[in-house]
Formats: sequence, C-alpha cells, structure tokens
Amino acid sequence: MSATDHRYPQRGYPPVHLLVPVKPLHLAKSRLLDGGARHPAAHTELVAAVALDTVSAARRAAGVGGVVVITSDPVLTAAFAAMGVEVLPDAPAAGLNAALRHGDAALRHRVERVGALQADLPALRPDELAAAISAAGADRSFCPDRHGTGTTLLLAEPGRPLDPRFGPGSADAHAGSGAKPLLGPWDSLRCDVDTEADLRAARALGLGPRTAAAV
Ligand SMILES: Nc1nc2c(ncn2[C@@H]2O[C@H](COP(=O)(O)OP(=O)(O)OP(=O)(O)O)[C@@H](O)[C@H]2O)c(=O)[nH]1
Ligand SMILES: C=C(OP(=O)(O)O)C(=O)O
Repeated sequence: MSATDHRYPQRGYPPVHLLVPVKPLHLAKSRLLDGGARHPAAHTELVAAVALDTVSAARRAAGVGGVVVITSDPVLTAAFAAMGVEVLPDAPAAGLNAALRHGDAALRHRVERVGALQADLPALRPDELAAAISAAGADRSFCPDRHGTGTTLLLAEPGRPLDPRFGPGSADAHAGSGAKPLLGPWDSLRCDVDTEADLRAARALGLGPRTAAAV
C-alpha cells in the first residue's frame, strides 16, 4: 500500500492500536538479571517500571489510538488497570508471537489498525514514536532496534493481520515479510533494554520517571 492510498485521502491514516506483550515479571528480562547486579525483587521492580514507562509514553504519542497490554502477571495487570490501560491475558501461553496473534485477533474486529510495541523501551519519547508512525504511512512497517537485529515496533497495514515475527533476527524476518524499515532518528524508539549495556544506553537518552526511580 502506498503512502498516498486512496482510502485515506482527507483525514490521514487510521490510528494504530498497539499491543504490548510482557512476560510474568519473575521470568522477564533474564539477561538483565544474569548480570547479577541486582536483587530479584529489585529486578522485577525495574522490569515493571520499564513496562509502565513504555506504555505511558506510547499512550501520549500522536497516531496511537490505544494501547493494550498482553500479560498474565497479576502485579502488572493491576498496575496497568490502575492507569486505565486495557489488559488481555496471555493466551494461548505459547510464546510472544502466539500472544500477539491472539491479541491481534481480539482487537481487529473493533480497531482499524494494529501494531506491536516492545515493552522494554524505558527512554521512549512520544514524539519519536509519533514520527515513526507517521513515516510508516499505511504501509506494513517495522522499526529495528539499535543493534539492527531485533524489532521494537511492528505496524500492520490497516485492516490486515499483524503477522508478527519477533524473536532472534526479527528485523530480517520482518523485512522478509514485506515490512518497510523505519530508519529515522528515533533513538528512544530503538533503545530496547535486554542487557546492562542497553540500560546504560537508555539512561544516556533519558529514562522515564518510574525507571529512573527504580535504577
Ligand atoms: N505476553 C508475553 N510476552 C512475552 C512473551 N515472551 C516475551 N514477551 C515479552 O516480549 C518482549 C520482548 O522479549 P525479550 O526482549 O526477549 O524479553 P525477555 O524474554 O523478557 O528477556 P530475556 O529473558 O532476557 O530473553 C518483552 O517485553 C517480554 O516480556 C510471552 O510469551 N508472552
Ligand atoms: C523478541 C525480540 O526482542 P529481543 O531481540 O530484545 O529479544 C525481537 O526483537 O524480536
């Protein structure tokens, strides 16, 4: 679909509803925990703070019609509900892409466009997410992480399935699925946090308030 798609001549493109999957806190971000730098309780607090900052920033981005978290973690479910964020349980509990496909199916009958955003973007700036969504137009698109191998954002074409291909080498997998790479100067959108080095990079960009307090 081209950026001048005739279906959206006057009002621009439909807003995207972003699915944000998060593992149960005690299982999430094991590579950060393996660094041994913090106590398990501090680790879960940090992972929760990162997810909350990510979602909070995403909700404030132009072009985002809503954010729906996919998780079975009870602490996260309560925290997001308190923020007024819709939460879907993790089904069929068969990994990240299965959870996203399930969320896509749950949403697509009631929204025009679905996307997926990683939950580990603690420096995310709403203006950078908005700029990436704008650059996507109505095309199936993805934003590679700062290493160029992973994916932080995937946008389906309006009315089309998300067809997520997250996992090792997902940037190539998404490009191979016909998605357009979004390669603008959006450091905060590209800085997902898997390791202590990633966390330092995010800190240099400026952490969200909950993450800043947790580190
Ligand atoms: N709901 C849900 N989210 C998942 C699942 N697997 C991964 N995620 C989330 O998807 C995002 C990307 O996953 P990774 O970057 O590999 O994060 P992770 O699995 O927590 O990290 P590692 O343990 O270090 O591999 C993270 O926010 C995870 O919490 C899953 O099976 N269900
Ligand atoms: C699952 C992914 O995240 P990460 O590479 O951070 O594990 C991905 O980028 O597809």
